[in-house]
Amino acid sequence: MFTVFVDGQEGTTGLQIKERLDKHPEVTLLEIDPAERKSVDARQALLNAADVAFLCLPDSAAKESAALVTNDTTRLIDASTAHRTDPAWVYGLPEINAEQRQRIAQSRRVANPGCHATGFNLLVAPLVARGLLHPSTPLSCQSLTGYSGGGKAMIAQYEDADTEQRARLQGPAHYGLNLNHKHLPEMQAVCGLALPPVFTPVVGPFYQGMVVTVPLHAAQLTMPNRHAEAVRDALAEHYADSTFVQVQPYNVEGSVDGGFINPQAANGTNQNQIFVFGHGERILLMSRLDNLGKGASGAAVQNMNIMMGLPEQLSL
Ligand SMILES: NC(=O)C1=CN([C@@H]2O[C@H](COP(=O)(O)OP(=O)(O)OC[C@H]3O[C@@H](n4cnc5c(N)ncnc54)[C@H](OP(=O)(O)O)[C@@H]3O)[C@@H](O)[C@H]2O)C=CC1
Ligand SMILES: CC(=O)N[C@@H](CCC(=O)OP(=O)(O)O)C(=O)O
Repeated sequence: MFTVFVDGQEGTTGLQIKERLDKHPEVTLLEIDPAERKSVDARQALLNAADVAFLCLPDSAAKESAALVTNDTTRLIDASTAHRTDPAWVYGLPEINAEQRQRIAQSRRVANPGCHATGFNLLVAPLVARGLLHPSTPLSCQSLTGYSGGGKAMIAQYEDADTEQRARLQGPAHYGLNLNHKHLPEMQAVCGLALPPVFTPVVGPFYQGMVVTVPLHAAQLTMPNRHAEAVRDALAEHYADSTFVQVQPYNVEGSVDGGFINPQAANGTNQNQIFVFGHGERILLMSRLDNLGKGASGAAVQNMNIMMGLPEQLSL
């Protein structure tokens, strides 16, 4: 048994982590009095008492909490953007390769990936690593996500909206139009790309679930005569032993969700499903995941299991 503290236990990610930990056979939860949840002293005491602490906080508070740990035993898993490209932290996406999984297992500081970045990195990183995509290839990416990705503030915007606002929010909406989304640095760093992708996120009027797409022309592959199916097979080989990343058969569009890809179909799971579609020289890569599952809380608990030497699927 080991002790766990969730700093930010009342937030969207914190509550979902807690749900998973409540059924975890090895975990004893250290809970903070909700009235004290922003007290530095109360948090510092629990952060230092716990074997593992999850930081489910805005970036600034996550940095503050990390600095409050004064021992060399507490393992931290940070769900925020604060440390994802910090060299002192390990990026918590074990499926990238066996070395990454080892690094997570041995680290006391793991940065949990962003939800859009998880979908993108699982599609692109293996293709760059295997030499199918050159690191200097300019890429683009679109992501359709549920509104819980924006945390309590965005959930309130959708669910407590007045009539006028509700009318505005009833369809999917592009955002991040400064083209400087906070997940770009981790997408670029993890895939080893010369340029960050042109990334266009879209938020839809549903609570959770997401689909991340990367379009490619065959001419962008290092071997331009390669067919989309070869890309699918390379991803299938890369993830052949993975518990949580499954590559679907090539060109399954007719048989999935009656021809519509449902962004909510992986909800409640820790899965990232990969689809590859192709026609002529046009290729579409797609990840479907739960932004609160493999995109956040599920991935965080998976990382904890790896760090504690437990089967990674425990309580997921
Ligand atoms: N939602 C998602 O899909 C994902 C979120 N993340 C990241 O996880 C982190 C948490 O996000 P999310 O759960 O969505 O956010 P929420 O806004 O839902 O929750 C954040 C929680 O942190 C609390 N909090 C804020 N400041 C402090 C502080 N100084 N000390 C202690 N607690 C504080 C808030 O308190 P209060 O209850 O008073 O508001 C709230 O409970 C963020 O960094 C986010 O970027 C990562 C991946 C996906
Ligand atoms: C709908 C929505 O706003 N989603 C968030 C992503 C949530 C996520 O992955 O979390 P991090 O904030 O930890 O990176 C966004 O695009 O900024």
